[in-house]
Amino acid sequence: MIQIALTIAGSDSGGGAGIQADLKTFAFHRVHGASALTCITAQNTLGVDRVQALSPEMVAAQIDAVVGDLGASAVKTGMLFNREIIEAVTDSIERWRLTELVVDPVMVSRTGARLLDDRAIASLIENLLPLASIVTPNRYEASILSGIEIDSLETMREAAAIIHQLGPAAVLVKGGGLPGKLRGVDLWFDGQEWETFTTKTVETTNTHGTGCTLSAAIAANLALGANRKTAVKKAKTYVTKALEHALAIGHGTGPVGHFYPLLASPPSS
Ligand SMILES: Nc1ncnc2c1ncn2[C@@H]1O[C@H](COP(=O)(O)OP(=O)(O)OP(=O)(O)O)[C@@H](O)[C@H]1O
Ligand SMILES: Cc1ncc(CO)c(N)n1
Repeated sequence: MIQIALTIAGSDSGGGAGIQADLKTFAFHRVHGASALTCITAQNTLGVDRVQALSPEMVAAQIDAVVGDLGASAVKTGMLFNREIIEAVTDSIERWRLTELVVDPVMVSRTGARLLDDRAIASLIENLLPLASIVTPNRYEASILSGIEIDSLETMREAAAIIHQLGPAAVLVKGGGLPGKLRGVDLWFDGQEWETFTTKTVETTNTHGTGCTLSAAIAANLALGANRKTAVKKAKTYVTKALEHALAIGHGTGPVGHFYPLLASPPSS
């Protein structure tokens, strides 16, 4: 039986991050991907030019349509953009009792564009984080959520402990934005166990969408029945492979190669 995963996130017109990255990641994992769009970004490898949010009612209606008919074995949230959308999403998740929830607390793009307004951060912390099975902040997001400047494994640890107190079952602080060897190191804390997930650092500047891809791959593995830690471990292996086959397209930061095994052998006509 095919499993179903739902992503609640924004559209990246350039196809590297957001909903587009999530659906490719779900498909790679042979999970049926459903989506609830929160906003549309006019975006490419150089940055975000414009954002238009959908109404919170429209976001909730998409979640209702998907979950009411198909169900969802796992859910991930990405770019939620404003407080009203976060409240609608939180409400829907509670109403439908969606329990395997990966929250990627997307706040800024790699190129510095704001993807979450300031009023929304308090709502994310108060309403959404307590519902999360796993929250996956990058260095910058972990700093905002914890109030700690992050520049080492020790400070990642301090931040993870503080973020765990905000209510998610587990925290994964990602090292992608850190210098040197820490770039491939993510730190896990679930209130009891600490674990460092380490892969080699991939030398590429084409890293657009790594965070979206990781959280979608975690959700896909959860939908397939993996336990939370195993889902993270498998997702990290996938992101590393996709980074190794990142696409040098566009004039800025290219996307990861979601379908890397297929890139080696184009379809025959
Ligand atoms: N150069 C790299 N080599 C190996 N792993 C990396 C590299 N860059 C990022 N990663 C991994 O990719 C995943 C995503 O982390 P990252 O910190 O880049 O997320 P992010 O900033 O939310 O991404 P984005 O906002 O671009 O989608 C993590 O597992 C991280 O360790
Ligand atoms: C739509 C969207 N979601 C998430 C990110 C973060 O990478 C992005 N750049 N765009």
